[in-house]
Amino acid sequence: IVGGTDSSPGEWPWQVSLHARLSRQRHLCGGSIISTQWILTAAHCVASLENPNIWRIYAGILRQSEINEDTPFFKVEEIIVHSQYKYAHIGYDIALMRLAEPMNFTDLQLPICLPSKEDTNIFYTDCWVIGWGYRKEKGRVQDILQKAPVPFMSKEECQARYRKRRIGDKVICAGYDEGGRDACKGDSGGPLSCRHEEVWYLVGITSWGEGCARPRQPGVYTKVADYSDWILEKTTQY
Ligand SMILES: O=C1CSc2cc(C(=O)N[C@@H](Cc3ccccc3)C(=O)NCCc3cc(Cl)ccc3-n3cnnn3)ccc2N1
Repeated sequence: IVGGTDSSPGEWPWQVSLHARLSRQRHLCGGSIISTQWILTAAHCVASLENPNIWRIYAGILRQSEINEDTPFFKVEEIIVHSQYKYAHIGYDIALMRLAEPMNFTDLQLPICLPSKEDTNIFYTDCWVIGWGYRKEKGRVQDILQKAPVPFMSKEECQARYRKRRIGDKVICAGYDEGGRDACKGDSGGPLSCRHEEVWYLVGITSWGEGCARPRQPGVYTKVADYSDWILEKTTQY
């Protein structure tokens, strides 16, 4: 997160850290708890890393330094990537991870509400992007979970900022024309959390941007409300 501040313990209890165990283990992406058994993240985080056994999900942590070989983690049983996903820029940048065991909710690990599909035209005014990602383009993963407020941007304005790209209708743009606050490497997959009438909703999934916090280059987020049916279909046992 560029231009953010330290979060407090329990401030974002739905935020998880997705670690992949390749040559070595490291934080790769954020994710959000949406039920006792399901994590919502970005498809680009897990594409080409769809072997569930390499993933370790850490919940209820504020600092990456809390993680060592003795820290408990959740194993992944199944990874579901949206079938139409190809690249983040194109869209459909959404994936689900089913935990091998359902988690117990505690003060430090709780689910965030999903917006309902009728909520696609609410103009949220209190939105925050969260993550352990870089604080600048050439940076490194941070220890303490960072948070930054980001205002919604209209689709028209966002398309005007990204002339070379087609900004689809299942995405949300958020950021500042003057730049300065944004997601960055390591934040993707995490939540764009918006508070509406005292309830927090998972409005977006951190997806892509041209650089980090550059003027007139807002962050682009998967619009979760447009995937309600998909989430329901994939998470409901038939
Ligand atoms: O220990 C380490 C050091 S190297 C490292 C890199 C990344 C990374 O590139 N993540 C990408 C996505 C990715 C994930 C897995 C594999 C490959 C790529 C990302 O977050 N990308 C964030 C994309 C983004 C989103 C918004 Cl909303 C705004 C601006 C941006 N950025 C534009 N340029 N940088 N960030 C993540 C974790 C890492 N852990």
